[in-house]
Amino acid sequence: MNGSRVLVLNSGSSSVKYQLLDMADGSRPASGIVERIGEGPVADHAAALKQVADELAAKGLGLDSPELAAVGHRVVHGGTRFTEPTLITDEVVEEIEKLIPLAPLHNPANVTGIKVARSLRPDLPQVAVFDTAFHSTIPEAAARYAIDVATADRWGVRRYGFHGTSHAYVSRATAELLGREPAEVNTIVLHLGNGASASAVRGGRCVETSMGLTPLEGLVMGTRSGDIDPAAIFHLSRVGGMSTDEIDTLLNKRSGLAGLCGDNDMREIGRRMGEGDRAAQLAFDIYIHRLRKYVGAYTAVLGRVDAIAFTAGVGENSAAVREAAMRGLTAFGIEVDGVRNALRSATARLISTEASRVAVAVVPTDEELEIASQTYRLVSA
Ligand SMILES: Nc1ncnc2c1ncn2[C@@H]1O[C@H](COP(=O)(O)OP(=O)(O)O)[C@@H](O)[C@H]1O
Ligand SMILES: CC(=O)OP(=O)(O)O
Ligand SMILES: [Mg+2]
Repeated sequence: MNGSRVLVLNSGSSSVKYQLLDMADGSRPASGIVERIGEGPVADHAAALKQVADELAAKGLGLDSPELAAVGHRVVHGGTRFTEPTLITDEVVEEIEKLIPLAPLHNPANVTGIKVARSLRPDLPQVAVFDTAFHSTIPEAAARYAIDVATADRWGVRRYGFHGTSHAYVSRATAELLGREPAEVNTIVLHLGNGASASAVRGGRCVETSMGLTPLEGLVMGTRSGDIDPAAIFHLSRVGGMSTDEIDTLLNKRSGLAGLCGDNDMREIGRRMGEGDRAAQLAFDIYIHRLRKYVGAYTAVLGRVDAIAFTAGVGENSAAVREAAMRGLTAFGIEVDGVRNALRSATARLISTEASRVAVAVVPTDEELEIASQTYRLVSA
């Protein structure tokens, strides 16, 4: 291996984010995002990746650069097979493709990213870093759904969990903020972005998470429902006459905050609440109610909670969400300081009071750094 740079590709359902990281000096020579794939001039993910390659080339940092050591790809679903960062081969791509039915919004985009990058630089090592990997330590009692065992095993129906790269990074960074070893700390991580998930991390190992077979279960999200009674699906089908695909689209794209009030962006919801908008207020209240239920549940799962970490777009930026989620929990040893909570900063910080037994923190996630580090470690080994 020659270079010290890693290109990280995070292909989402409608966007491709990229970052070029130099592992020798910690610098990030390039980063960017191609959005609204499929809506306008960017027809599909292949076109988006071509644009990424062109943007990098225009900066003299193209994929042909000899300084490039590897490409690291975020892959959302790794099933039961992939629990570690994995060097990509034809066979690995085939396995990732087989998992598409379990992550139809995410894995196809990840596969396209891998194929385009491999076609541009067939000689370069490419590594897949899986969202599910960090959750592979979840005990069976939490990972198994209470359904017929043979059916569940035959079809791979179990809790996999997602956003694992973020939960791993943030739980470690939280321990660091507290000046303690990850092995000593029990943390509840609240990853609140467009997709949202909670995890319970005991001594650095994940023991429970809110997303399940797919990234649909758990918290209220931007456009996804999170938890509902599964019988609602039978009802919508039998009585409502909806097809499976229609219900899939309903729960993944027309639900969550967007389904409740028409907006999926917490900034817009905050603005509308300020104007007394009742639908926005109710959407916010439902979002917070669900979040608090998970905090309570994970407190019971962990027994002793040392820290609660807020991360991702909403978690890092919305003081209102953090305040509402943590309000009135002094009996749990949780007390947020209003002034600290209202401050803004790009680095990890505490927002709890001195008296709070549980440290409450805002910890910016860095999935790109985590993917680059895991990729570089694998290719330099
Ligand atoms: N200043 C802000 N205040 C409140 N919410 C914000 C702010 N900035 C971003 N957000 C929220 O963060 C979301 C995006 O989070 P992000 O983690 O970037 O999502 P993703 O990685 O899933 O695209 C937005 O949809 C919005 O709800
Ligand atoms: C897995 C998942 O939900 O990812 P995102 O939040 O990027 O949509
Ligand atoms: Mg994200």
